[in-house]
Amino acid sequence: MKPVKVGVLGLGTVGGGTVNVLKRNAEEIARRAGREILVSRASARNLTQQRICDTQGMSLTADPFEIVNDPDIDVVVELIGGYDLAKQLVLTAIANGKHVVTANKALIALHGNEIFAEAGKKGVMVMFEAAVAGGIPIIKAIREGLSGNRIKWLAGIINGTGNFILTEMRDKGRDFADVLAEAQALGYAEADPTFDVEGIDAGHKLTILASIAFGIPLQFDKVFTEGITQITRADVEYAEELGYRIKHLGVARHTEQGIELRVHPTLIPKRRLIANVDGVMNAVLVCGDAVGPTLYYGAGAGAEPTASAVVADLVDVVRAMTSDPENRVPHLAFQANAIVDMPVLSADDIKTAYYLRLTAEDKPGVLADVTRILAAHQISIEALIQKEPLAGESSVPIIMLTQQTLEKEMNAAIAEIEALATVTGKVARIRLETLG
Ligand SMILES: NC(=O)C1=CN([C@@H]2O[C@H](COP(=O)(O)OP(=O)(O)OC[C@H]3O[C@@H](n4cnc5c(N)ncnc54)[C@H](O)[C@@H]3O)[C@@H](O)[C@H]2O)C=CC1
Ligand SMILES: N[C@@H](CC=O)C(=O)O
Ligand code: NA
Repeated sequence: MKPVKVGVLGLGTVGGGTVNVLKRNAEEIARRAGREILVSRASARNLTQQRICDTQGMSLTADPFEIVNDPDIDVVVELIGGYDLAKQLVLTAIANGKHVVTANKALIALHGNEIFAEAGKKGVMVMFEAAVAGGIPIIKAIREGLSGNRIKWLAGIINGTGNFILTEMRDKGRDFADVLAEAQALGYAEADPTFDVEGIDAGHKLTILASIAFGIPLQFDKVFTEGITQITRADVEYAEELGYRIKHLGVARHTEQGIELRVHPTLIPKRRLIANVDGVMNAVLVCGDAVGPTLYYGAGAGAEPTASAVVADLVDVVRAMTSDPENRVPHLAFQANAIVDMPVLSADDIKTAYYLRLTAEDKPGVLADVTRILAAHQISIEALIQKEPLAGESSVPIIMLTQQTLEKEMNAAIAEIEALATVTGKVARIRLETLG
């Protein structure tokens, strides 16, 4: 049988890794797919640049449209990143009847509804396993492995760069900027690393996970997003003292009131497996009504772990390309005509427990004022630590864990606490999940 001809757009970290894995494992991959998978063309912005892969045997072009319009190409692999150009290229490939594999979560989270609709009309597949949690086959697990369940909730460490930064800061006391620079050099970070550290990348991935878990449209604009830039060393240490780790988590939960979609730093009990997922590793907990909690772990970024997912998608495409499009696994796990637009809760209506840290004057009555405000907002305190004042200072750090409360009650209470004359500066707040 003739080889399947693949055109790769972008030969950076993931593009280079994909070419390397396809070449190195060509025989094994062909045994699985039933046909040889050949990268016959690739596009790169700079044709003479040194890269991590060997481009022998491929025809290179600086114009990616040549590839998506080439009748000889069966599958387009989009690894350029970004929204606009990537969207044009993917839609053109689809219009030309080509299947698409992409690692681009920004593209899928923002334009996936339109892309899948177009793909449906043309009967082609758009695969995106590499877009969430890198090498972990989490899309496949939820879309196929858990298809007998009603998914109740999922929670994941879904940004490798962010987890790498938090781990290095905690274990080695390294500076934020220094670790971020290393993550960029290792090829983990997005082209714009604010996507990693401000939670935008995790928000894109959560959008995709929630859609395939609950059968809702992709709606990135509804995700509550907070990054890791405000986490201090002191918070990491106090959390440890209380038996918790701080992880950047994406959480999607199906509640009676609506769907929760949120990405933020989170205290997790140290005894949970997911609290011990360090470095560039990712992990996703998915709880189904039949199966209960399940956990998926693996490298969330990097050339070959991500290539592993891209190549697995290519194998799936090759296996299914001659099948009836109606009988393929639906893009968003639910049949396209069965996607239901359920309400997504606003940040104000989300209920979580909290870690609070404030700095107050070391005087009688201050703590009573703080606890009175919390009680007035029906917020119960679960644990409280008052530290000794630092040498030469009259104020003390107070750390509290609260029981679950509505975000709007917590916002109001924090505003009142910050207005107390005896409290200095802002109250630091980090959400807490027991994930039990
Ligand atoms: N790096 C990682 O660990 C992971 C990345 N991803 C996603 O994979 C995609 C690619 O990311 P990386 O490989 O890390 O980025 P990268 O920056 O290493 O590679 C992108 C490549 O595309 C090329 N490119 C840009 N514009 C082009 C154009 N007009 N024509 C041809 N080539 C062009 C760039 O020159 C660059 O070589 C992104 O969507 C990213 O979010 C997904 C999972 C993990
Ligand atoms: N920048 C991303 C890359 C993988 O999706 C990350 O760090 O997780
Ligand atoms: Na994946």
